[in-house]
Amino acid sequence: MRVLVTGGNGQLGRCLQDRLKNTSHEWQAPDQSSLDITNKSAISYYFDKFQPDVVVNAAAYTAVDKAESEKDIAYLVNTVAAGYLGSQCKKAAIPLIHISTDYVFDGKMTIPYKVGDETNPQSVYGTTKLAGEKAVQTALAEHIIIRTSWVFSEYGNNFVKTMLRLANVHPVLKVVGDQYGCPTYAGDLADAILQMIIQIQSGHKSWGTYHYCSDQATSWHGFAQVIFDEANQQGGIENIPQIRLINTDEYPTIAKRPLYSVLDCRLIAHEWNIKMPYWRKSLTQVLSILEYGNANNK
Ligand SMILES: NC(=O)C1=CN([C@@H]2O[C@H](COP(=O)(O)OP(=O)(O)OC[C@H]3O[C@@H](n4cnc5c(N)ncnc54)[C@H](OP(=O)(O)O)[C@@H]3O)[C@@H](O)[C@H]2O)C=CC1
Ligand SMILES: Cc1cn([C@H]2C[C@H](O)[C@@H](COP(=O)(O)OP(=O)(O)O[C@H]3O[C@@H](C)C(=O)[C@@H](O)[C@H]3O)O2)c(=O)[nH]c1=O
Repeated sequence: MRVLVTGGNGQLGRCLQDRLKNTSHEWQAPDQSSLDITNKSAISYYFDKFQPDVVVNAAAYTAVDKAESEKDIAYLVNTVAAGYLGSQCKKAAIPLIHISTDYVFDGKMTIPYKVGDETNPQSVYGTTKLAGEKAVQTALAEHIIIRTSWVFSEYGNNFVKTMLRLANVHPVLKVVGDQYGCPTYAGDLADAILQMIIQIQSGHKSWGTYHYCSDQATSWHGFAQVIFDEANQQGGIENIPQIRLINTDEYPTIAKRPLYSVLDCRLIAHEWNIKMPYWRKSLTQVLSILEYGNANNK
């Protein structure tokens, strides 16, 4: 398969590249400067040049708070450009694998969200991502939309690296304990996507929307505790902060986050035979790659 990954410099983009290197697929993963997905003619040119058999859209505007004041750019990247990719895939008669988010939900449920549950995003980021899903659905039937959550990795910006960085400067970290979700390692998501591509190659066609996140829900506070427990066990962290549990109203943010965004992943497990790994195991690997306090150096 000739695999095109957009957003090649992001967490998912880089994890996909690490894995694609060990496959027989031909692939390209341009970063934003090599393929800006908001540029329709650049997409068309790239398709003509590379002739992909499948596209994974790992590009997105992911700065949740900043999106509140940069609505236009968030909409352009997360919605309009997703539609451009969908239309170009339709024209080339190839499938598009597009990534979306748990932030399409309002967080009022108390049991894991199923794919068909009502969406009601509370932020500009969530709203533009939901509209991106609709743009992809409208553009082509041959799509897979994967909603995931709380993505971390050794690359880019994420909660794990933020916690490790803050630990170097603050002896006490206040972290919200009333927002629940499932951390997901970008490398595990990349593995799942590559498994799906192999199945697409052999004719599997279960197009539609799916949920994929790692096993076991926690709060951001719970996640932070495990990050430092694991880093401490690995013996490399100099300053172990005290993690103080707070509520959402004690940590005001520009964008509203869902209080509960645990995703029910049974559909992807059933249709694509994908297993959900436990995020703590993947976190251990990521921490060993980061070498703890050097989190900022990547
Ligand atoms: N991070 C998370 O916690 C979660 C992410 N998701 C979704 O998963 C997907 C992957 O996220 P993740 O890897 O974490 O995101 P990142 O923010 O790490 O990566 C996104 C990449 O998209 C690139 N990008 C932004 N605008 C454009 C553009 N116009 N053209 C081309 N590339 C562009 C960015 O480029 P540059 O490097 O130049 O900024 C960046 O490299 C996204 O769809 C996201 O919405 C879903 C749930 C949770
Ligand atoms: C840094 C920090 C954050 N928090 C809170 C703020 C927020 O409610 C929560 C998460 O913070 P962040 O801003 O790091 O994470 P956030 O950007 O909200 O992460 C989201 O990113 C997008 C892209 C997604 O799609 C989501 O699935 C989710 O992963 O933790 C604290 O309580 N204490 C802290 O020291």
